[in-house]
Amino acid sequence: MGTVAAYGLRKSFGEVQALDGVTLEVPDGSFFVVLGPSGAGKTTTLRAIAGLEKLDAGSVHLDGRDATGDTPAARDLAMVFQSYALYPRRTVFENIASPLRARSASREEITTAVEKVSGLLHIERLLTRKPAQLSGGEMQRVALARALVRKPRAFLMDEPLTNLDLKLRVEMRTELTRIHRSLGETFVYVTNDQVEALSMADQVAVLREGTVQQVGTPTEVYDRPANQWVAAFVGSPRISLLACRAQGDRLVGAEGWTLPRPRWTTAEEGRPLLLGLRAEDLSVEARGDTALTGELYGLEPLGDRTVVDVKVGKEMLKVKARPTVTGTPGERMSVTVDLDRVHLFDADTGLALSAVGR
Ligand SMILES: Nc1ncnc2c1ncn2[C@@H]1O[C@H](COP(=O)(O)OP(=O)(O)OP(=O)(O)O)[C@@H](O)[C@H]1O
Repeated sequence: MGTVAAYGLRKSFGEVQALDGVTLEVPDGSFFVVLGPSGAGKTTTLRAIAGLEKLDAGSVHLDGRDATGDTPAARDLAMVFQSYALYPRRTVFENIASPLRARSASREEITTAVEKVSGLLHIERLLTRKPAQLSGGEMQRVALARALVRKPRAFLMDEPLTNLDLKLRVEMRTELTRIHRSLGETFVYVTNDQVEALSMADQVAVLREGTVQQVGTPTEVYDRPANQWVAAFVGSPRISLLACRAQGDRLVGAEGWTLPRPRWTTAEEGRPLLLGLRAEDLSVEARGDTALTGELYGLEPLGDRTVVDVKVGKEMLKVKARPTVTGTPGERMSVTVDLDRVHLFDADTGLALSAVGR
């Protein structure tokens, strides 16, 4: 078993309210990602679960049992940090074996376990080397192997891929997903990188200023963000948000545009709203009456696609377009909106409008 739950975690450091009532329930065997910007309270949450942080309020339950008063060791959780913290004078084998040696495992037990985990991480050929003879990616694998070698209740990982270069990070994302699948253990993984979160997680908890904004599958968080902040934080390029109001069967923009009102909209007439449009749900090819007109502001070629910035009045739309798109800044441009994919938020509360039957 490896369920991890935190209820109403509160922690302040002087003036800073790092955690303001964080509740998370991590199912056994899941890859659970805590995603949030710098300072959101991710590390503090993880440290609180591990028993390394004294809480002002709240409780931590492991396998359904209240473990709030337990020492870190008694919680039986393995932590993996962004710094590798390997023993420089020991070989890779000895580094990986260290948690087992600390528990006085037999030599045979140690050899079997180290061989198994190094096979899983493809580092068999590194076992006799010292950390100084390893690349950053190899060191990360060794640190991971050291955490995986014993069978803790769950793994807590704090941005373990941050120090790797982009290519290695992408590789390790795939590796971690594979390792998780083959082990079937519980991973609680902290990151500020939404691509990591969306690509690896079974469940994502989005954290902001010590509060959980939304918990859901990557698809839920991306396609049905609970509020305007989550919509803007998750997704690249950033979602475009346009001020508007519902009027009869139309949405009327503050910048003078109008669009058919999506059928599912529950907003009361005239209430200030924000229309959320993701770049991939917009197109620079004009079709029908679902278009917004603006002027081309700039093109951002990204190789496989180009992001087109279109200014509608004072507001900016970001549109994902084919790499062959061309245009001169200042020229008029029509942007087609996929009305089935738009998001609407209450402009005052920031909350997503309920989308019954969507
Ligand atoms: N030991 C500490 N003393 C004082 N303030 C702290 C301490 N630890 C964390 N904080 C503050 O608490 C808030 C949350 O910090 P935390 O490290 O949990 O955020 P984070 O989401 O992990 O950020 P990052 O992605 O930058 O690591 C921040 O404002 C941070 O400055």
